Amino acid sequence: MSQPCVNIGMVGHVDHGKTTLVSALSGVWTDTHSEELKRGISIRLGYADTTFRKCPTCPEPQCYTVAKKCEHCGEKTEDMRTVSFVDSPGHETLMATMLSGAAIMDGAILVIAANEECPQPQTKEHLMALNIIGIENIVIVQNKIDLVPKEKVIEHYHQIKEFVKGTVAENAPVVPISAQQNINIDVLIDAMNEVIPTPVQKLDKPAHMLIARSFDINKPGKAIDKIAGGVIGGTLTAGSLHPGDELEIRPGRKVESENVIHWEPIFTTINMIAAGSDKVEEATPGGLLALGTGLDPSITKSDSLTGQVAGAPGTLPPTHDSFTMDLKLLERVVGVSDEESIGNIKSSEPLMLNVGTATTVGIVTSARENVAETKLKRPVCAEIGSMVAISRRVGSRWRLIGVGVIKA
Ligand SMILES: Nc1nc2c(ncn2[C@@H]2O[C@H](COP(=O)(O)OP(=O)(O)OP(=O)(O)O)[C@@H](O)[C@H]2O)c(=O)[nH]1
Repeated sequence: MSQPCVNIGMVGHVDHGKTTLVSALSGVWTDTHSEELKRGISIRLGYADTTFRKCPTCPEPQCYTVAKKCEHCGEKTEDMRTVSFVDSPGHETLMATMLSGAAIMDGAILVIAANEECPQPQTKEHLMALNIIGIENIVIVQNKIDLVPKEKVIEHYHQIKEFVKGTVAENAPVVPISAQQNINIDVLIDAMNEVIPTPVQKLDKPAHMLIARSFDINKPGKAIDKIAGGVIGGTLTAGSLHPGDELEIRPGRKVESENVIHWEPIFTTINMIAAGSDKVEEATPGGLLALGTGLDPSITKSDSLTGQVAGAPGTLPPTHDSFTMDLKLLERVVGVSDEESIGNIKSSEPLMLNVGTATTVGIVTSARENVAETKLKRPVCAEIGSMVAISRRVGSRWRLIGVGVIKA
């Protein structure tokens, strides 16, 4: 059985140091795409898996390492726990990607740069998103402390505490670090271990996996480089998977016949499972997985299955091309400089909806004060009762305005 694993998200304003921190924590540079290198920002979700280890004999109180031998005394280290980091983009135009990443996070590290005023617009919007999605296990990182004098770090700490008052992160620890200079990373690992537990594994249920990435070639790790078929990456919310298991993927494939479009589930078989860079014989909830499948790579390339759900055939939630939601709207549109109040949702209004790892646009077909019916441009596979993050177009951007719950 694979080792229980926890998915920890990196969220925060653009350039505050999320990707640098993932590298400092894991010793692994996250998956970087050519477009990202060109633009200098994270565009898609990055994954990095690491096993934190501890030296059994070393007198250092916080002698964490990712190495199998202690750097101080050479002793063989003991595994503590495996963490998958989900590195989400901070740029305001990529909120949908951040939200789809949030769906697979068991907890989050909110990265705030100490050399900028707090809060920055996306810091606010991302914290609100964690609030809405219900991620309660949060550690706040005050990064780039190497760039500012100590008094400024203290002043900035008070800004953070003021900002998180009354939110889900009110009691979250604030850890001052420098991801680039490797300062206080041990203290952060301690805080992370304390605040973000490994989730309980729901093994007695049918296997359901939220797909966060899909590839035509190996990206997530070396263990799957011999796979011929398409690869899907994501996290299991329940159940277990093994090589050889049958898989159903929903909504599946778009089929057009006689001008009518419908979606057909895709069926395939698992060839190989990779958790981090290890090939495993069993995948369980928690942690990020890559499944090598019998699918033609053209079906999985360029994240084309992102947002879909994979699992044991016949057990997946229904596919919806429209749904009704109970609404809980925020008071103000966060992330804009002069925050405007949120009026009611109106008929014909387009909304961006994030359900699990899926992003779709829904046109409102009817709206009452706390309920809205939407027709979806792209169907989603989701349980009744699932949470939907709702964004509205404000100017040229989608802004988070609230949450909905899918009704029967
Ligand atoms: N001085 C200093 N620079 C840092 C630190 N952490 C990150 N940086 C720099 O800040 C810049 C942005 O870092 P990234 O890690 O790419 O930021 P990000 O939050 O992942 O950015 P997006 O994913 O695009 O939102 C890079 O030039 C880093 O080298 C730090 O602790 N100190």
